Amino acid sequence: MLISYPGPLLVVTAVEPEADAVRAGLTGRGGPAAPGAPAAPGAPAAPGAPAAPGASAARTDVVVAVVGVGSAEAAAGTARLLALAEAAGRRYAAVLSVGIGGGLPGRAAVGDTVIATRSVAADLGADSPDGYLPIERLGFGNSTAVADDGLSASLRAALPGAPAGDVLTVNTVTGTAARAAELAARHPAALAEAMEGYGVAVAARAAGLPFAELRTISNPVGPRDRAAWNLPAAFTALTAAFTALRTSRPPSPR
Ligand SMILES: O=C(O)c1cccc(C(=O)CC[C@H]2O[C@@H](n3cnc4c(=O)[nH]cnc43)[C@H](O)[C@@H]2O)c1
Repeated sequence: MLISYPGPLLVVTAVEPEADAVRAGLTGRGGPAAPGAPAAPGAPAAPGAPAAPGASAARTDVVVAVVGVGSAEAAAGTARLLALAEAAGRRYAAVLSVGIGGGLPGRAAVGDTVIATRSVAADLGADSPDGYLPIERLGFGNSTAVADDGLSASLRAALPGAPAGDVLTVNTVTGTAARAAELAARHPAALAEAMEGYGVAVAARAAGLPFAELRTISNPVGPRDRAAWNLPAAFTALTAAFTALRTSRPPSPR
């Protein structure tokens, strides 16, 4: 595994199918192989990692847990898992928010994998006659969670084809071309939107842990169109991403 920390990595998803797709990549069972990846070894033994209620471990150094849809569920669920581990005398080494997301037009396409350099709460602020004011303009904190350098570098090394950029966290899924254009203009570095990353980041930050976010694209951000959704493509990409993470090796020391 390319990601190597002195302790288990907590991977949080919003829903069970996302967690299943991640576990398929981590175990080599039931998912597609990453292009060019070596054949999957046998399934790893049951882990001794710090699983908490609601969490299941896919291998000794990764725990995959489902925390619910939306930033509030994600923050509360992640904080609970971190606190339960801590109370049991165990500590996660880092937290990864993972799942499907919408791709901003021309920036990320269905089936792509996107690595967040920052997870940005894109609707945490105030509206005004002069336009949107992010929470920092109100003096109440920061709408941007910067991904941990080491964790992001590991993700980029394992997934060299995956673009890196901002991933927006929204409370309302974008459903019009006008809103998509507004978000794209306001966030020139944004590639995708989803609903959990910023919440997970807040929980990780409160626990003093490194954080990063990874999304695979299930739909374009724009006018609501359920027919444009491609969940299989996004879940297949999730499994491929975690197959690549499992099978990649850090560069050997010189
Ligand atoms: O009914 C709809 O129109 C609709 C449109 C987009 C997403 C949903 C969901 O209920 C899924 C939310 C779930 O999936 C992630 N996700 C996937 N695509 C997007 C998106 O374009 N914008 C925001 N979130 C997205 C999200 O992280 C949630 O976990 C329904």
